[in-house]
Amino acid sequence: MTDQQSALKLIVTGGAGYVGSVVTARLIEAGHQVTVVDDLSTGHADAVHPQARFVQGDAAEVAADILGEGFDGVLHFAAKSLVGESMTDPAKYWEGNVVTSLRLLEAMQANGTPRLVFSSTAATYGEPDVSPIPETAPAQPTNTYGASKLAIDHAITSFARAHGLAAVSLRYFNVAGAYGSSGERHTTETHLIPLVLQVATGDREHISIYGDDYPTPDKTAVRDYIHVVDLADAHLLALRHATAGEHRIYNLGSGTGFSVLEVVEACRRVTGHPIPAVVAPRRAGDPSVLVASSEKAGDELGWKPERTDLDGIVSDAWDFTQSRRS
Ligand SMILES: NC(=O)c1ccc[n+]([C@@H]2O[C@H](COP(=O)([O-])OP(=O)(O)OC[C@H]3O[C@@H](n4cnc5c(N)ncnc54)[C@H](O)[C@@H]3O)[C@@H](O)[C@H]2O)c1
Ligand SMILES: O=c1ccn([C@@H]2O[C@H](COP(=O)(O)OP(=O)(O)O[C@H]3O[C@H](CO)[C@@H](O)[C@H](O)[C@H]3O)[C@@H](O)[C@H]2O)c(=O)[nH]1
Repeated sequence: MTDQQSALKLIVTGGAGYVGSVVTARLIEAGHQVTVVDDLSTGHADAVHPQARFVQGDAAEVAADILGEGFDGVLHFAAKSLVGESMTDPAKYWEGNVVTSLRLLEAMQANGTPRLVFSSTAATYGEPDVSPIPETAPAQPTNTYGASKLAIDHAITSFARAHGLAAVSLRYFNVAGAYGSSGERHTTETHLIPLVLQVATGDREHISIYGDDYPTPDKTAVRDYIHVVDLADAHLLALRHATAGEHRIYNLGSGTGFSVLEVVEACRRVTGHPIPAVVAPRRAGDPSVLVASSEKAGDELGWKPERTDLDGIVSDAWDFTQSRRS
């Protein structure tokens, strides 16, 4: 055991996806017993950790079937998470995120499952008035995806109060990097770093820079890129610190903002590829700057991101990208 906690029997919903597969690997390495539940709507069967039990199906339906076996907790990653799609097909997000999570909470309550760690998002804050963003910032999501995650956060708060659930929501900023054979391979990819790396592999001619008229030093948008392994480790700490009857919410970022141009430059350095970039219009709804204050996670969970070097994050993503092609 690396996290000084006794072995737990856990369900990981969405464990065939990017973040869920990395967290599953870290949980198993720490000695926990993991059942992955995933419908493979955006995940990959070969991303499920070989030492995890895998049940294919809807997170809420499968949980209702198996929670009676007696689990110590659920880590809930399964979700729809494409911001653009959430604006054109909102029902998919209210159904797939909110309704599914509510059914999962009900199944947990019915079976007395004590702990929940939920993947929330920086998108719950919308366009912030303050930077870095603390958890006390107003939650005013600008898209349906963020609104659906905020609604789930509210539902979790009421289940914790009413039924004694020990719950933690982790609001991720921009997750990046990889962990060995686990990395980002969304079929519909919208995230900056994997898209830039597709230029280096020759799968894309250039990267479009969405907007060069932002009020930032180099006029491109700034984001807080957090290494997926640092993020995964916060989940282990959250499990350990979850307290019955409380719903705690933590922002997770590395605390440093990097602009789109800085990310492209890092990708050029790491890959040695010139990576042509073309300025394109702003993407609708993109805030200028999103940087986390993770002070609360530091103070209360003892979490400290260790892989904050941008070239290191890109380098891990690049190693993963190349390993998938060889
Ligand atoms: N990647 C990021 O930058 C980021 C940032 C903030 C929050 N998040 C949140 O983190 C979580 C994981 O994100 P990801 O990037 O790994 O996404 P992903 O699409 O790679 O993983 C999601 C997984 O959930 C599965 N799934 C979806 N709906 C399901 C359902 N109803 N039942 C069972 N399985 C289902 C998918 O098949 C997939 O394997 C999501 O909740 C997302 O909203 C991600
Ligand atoms: O081809 C591209 C893709 C992205 N960007 C820009 O790069 C930045 C990062 O974009 P992206 O990687 O798509 O992440 P975000 O839009 O910041 O959203 C991510 O990070 C949020 C938290 O900050 C999460 O809530 C979301 O789920 C997750 O998709 C943004 O300024 C984009 O406009 C480009 O310029 N060109």
